Amino acid sequence: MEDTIVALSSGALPAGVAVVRVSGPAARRVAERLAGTLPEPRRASLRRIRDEAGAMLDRGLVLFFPGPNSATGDDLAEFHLHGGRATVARFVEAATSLPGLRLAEAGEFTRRAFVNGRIDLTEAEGLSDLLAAETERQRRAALLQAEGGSRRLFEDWGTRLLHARALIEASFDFSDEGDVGEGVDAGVRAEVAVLAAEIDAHLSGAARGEILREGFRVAIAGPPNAGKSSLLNALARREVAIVTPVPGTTRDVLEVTLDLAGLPVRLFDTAGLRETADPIEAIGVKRARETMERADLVLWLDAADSAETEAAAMLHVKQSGPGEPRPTLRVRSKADLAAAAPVGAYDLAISVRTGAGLDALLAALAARADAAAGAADALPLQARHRAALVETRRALADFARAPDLLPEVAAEILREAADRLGRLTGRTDVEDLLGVIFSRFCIGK
Ligand SMILES: Nc1nc2c(c(=O)[nH]1)N(C=O)[C@@H](CNc1ccc(C(=O)N[C@@H](CCC(=O)O)C(=O)O)cc1)CN2
Ligand SMILES: Nc1nc2c(ncn2[C@@H]2O[C@H](COP(=O)(O)OP(=O)(O)OP(=O)(O)O)[C@@H](O)[C@H]2O)c(=O)[nH]1
Ligand SMILES: [Mg+2]
Repeated sequence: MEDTIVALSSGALPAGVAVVRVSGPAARRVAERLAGTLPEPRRASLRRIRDEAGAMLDRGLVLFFPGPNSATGDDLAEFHLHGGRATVARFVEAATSLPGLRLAEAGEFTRRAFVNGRIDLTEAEGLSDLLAAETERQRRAALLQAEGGSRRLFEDWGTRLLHARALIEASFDFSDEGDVGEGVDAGVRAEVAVLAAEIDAHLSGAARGEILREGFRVAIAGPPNAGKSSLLNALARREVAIVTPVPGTTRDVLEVTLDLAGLPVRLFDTAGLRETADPIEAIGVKRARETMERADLVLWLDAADSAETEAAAMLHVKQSGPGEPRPTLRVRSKADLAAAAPVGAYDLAISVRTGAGLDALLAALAARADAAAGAADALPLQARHRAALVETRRALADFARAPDLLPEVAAEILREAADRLGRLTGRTDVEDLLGVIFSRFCIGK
């Protein structure tokens, strides 16, 4: 028989209340043993909780969810205990001393929900992202997926592939002997083409999905002493970076994540760019250039009292790497030093000393991140999804490329495409994927 698992499902202790869940065939027996009698299914009731020897352990709320109508699909009991470390430790010890019970592994409750068909893989991934979500947009996207948004989309595509295949197979199953080889019906071809276009449209959102997930990367760059580290500290509202009047202070790349317009915006403070004989600073400059190359946006700072001209500034940006010059926001820093500083060549003027221009800068960053992340309520696209969709798409391209495909071959190609798609929701060949997905959870989820 399947093990019954137990774990603390709520957060770090001590806490006001700790929720411990017990799921599996022994859940009912265990709950009766520890709580005396069980409340009505799905109703909370206050109970004295006793340990395996009958000594009082705590007084807490108990719930029982008979399978399959539970979060895991198995019988599931919840104990809402006082959230002290010793209370929870004693409870878990008492529970695991009973036969058939063991501690849950990371993600095991969710894994059981998947195995029992309560959720599919994309919903499990959505739950994982929901727990990890730190900004509003991340939360909304994760919830959309946890609630079956991606599952419905992929299932719809799968159904349509199945339908197309069935039509093709019917053409050779029921045709007269020797009648095969007429090629695939134009109507079926057209339907598959529409499907392929929908997958392409979804794939084109991959870069946006990555920004939602990995954050919008902003490299703060410029000549030494431009006030880059001062700006990072001001935006982070803490002393993250060392600031001194000495040019060449920063060497390592320092990172701070802001939540702007519900999106994670990652600011990287970098070493001032210049030719240098100092080997340590040279490494810093190299890292600065690499950071600029990978950035979604370069925030180029020039101090108002510096001799740096716009042309020189742009030269630095261009020289930053072999690839495309990165989108750049040119900022005149230390604006307090030159009241009538020429702003024309710059997008913005700021002064960390007076705070002038910082709100405008934040608004500009938020607008850039928002534009890059695209439609607010689009379904998220994860790397695993992208890979499977690219493979599905490749099969559909094979299908489209040969208009005179034998129906048997055409049907086989569609079967393969559907198979790739099926991996997304977890209906085919997924054992190897399970560990990857569920191990990302914490214990008790
Ligand atoms: N106390 C507590 N809160 C929690 C959870 C939990 O496990 N325990 N959850 C943990 O993730 C989330 C809620 N997830 C749940 C998912 C399904 C069912 C459930 O009983 N489903 C049944 C009945 C549905 C109904 O009554 O409408 C079913 O689907 O058949 C319960 C919780 C968030 N809050
Ligand atoms: N007047 C004025 N001084 C500033 C302003 N911002 C920074 N400074 C000063 O400029 C000097 C250099 O500041 P940093 O933030 O270390 O400059 P940086 O660009 O990080 O310099 P490196 O790390 O050496 O490349 C420090 O003395 C700061 O106090 C500002 O807005 N106005
Ligand atoms: Mg610095």
